[in-house]
Amino acid sequence: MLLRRALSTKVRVRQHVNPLARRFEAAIPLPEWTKLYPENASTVHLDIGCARGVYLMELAQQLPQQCFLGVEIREPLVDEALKRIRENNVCNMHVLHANMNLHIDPILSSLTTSHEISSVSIFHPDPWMKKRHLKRRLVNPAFAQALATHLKPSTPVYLQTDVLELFEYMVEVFSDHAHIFSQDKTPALTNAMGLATDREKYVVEHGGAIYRTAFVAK
Ligand SMILES: C[S@@+](CC[C@H](N)C(=O)[O-])C[C@H]1O[C@@H](n2cnc3c(N)ncnc32)[C@H](O)[C@@H]1O
Repeated sequence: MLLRRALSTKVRVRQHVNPLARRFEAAIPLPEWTKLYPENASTVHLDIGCARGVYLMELAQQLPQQCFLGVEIREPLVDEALKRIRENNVCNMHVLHANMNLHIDPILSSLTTSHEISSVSIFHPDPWMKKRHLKRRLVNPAFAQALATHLKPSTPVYLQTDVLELFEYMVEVFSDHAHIFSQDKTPALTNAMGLATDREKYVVEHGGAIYRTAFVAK
């Protein structure tokens, strides 16, 4: 009993963190991208809110010609992902500890000086359902605006969630930016990256529905 409690304490990571908390306001150190990725790499797929990055690493292993950047606000998960990347000698993927509501501009400005963002995924962002918490949602008008600034025309942004209300909200936010994003109305029946995320696997196993769409930068 005591052992079980000790183990569960050791691996426990906070489920949700408030991205508006003051501790996330500090500037973050930015990596030297050209040193992170193979020399000949020119494009990067960006996955925002990658958690432990398990599915992202599987993708990186399946697609060695493509580079991947996961961004995650919870530091212990980033440490875990980086350890796994090192242990598996994966050289086309990196995970950055950052708050994409605050750090999106410096990160993408610096990344796009050396690499083009080929696609973006936002899979199962935290739903923040209480009215007073809506402002904590990752996807919001300022985020959509900032993201568009750094994407070349035709870059797809894949959205996916198991929360219908959040799905409708994200579609509304991107649709409200019709001058910079257009919705790809092709029915998206499976994960756009071809591999289920960790949250997606859990939802499907429990009989839940997944809502997906894509917006394309103009
Ligand atoms: C529900 S999990 C989904 C993880 C993964 N995308 C999946 O589908 O399995 C959402 C993740 O987004 C992260 N997150 C939430 N707000 C964020 C922010 N502002 N910047 C970066 N990551 C964030 C959370 O810490 C969490 O790990």
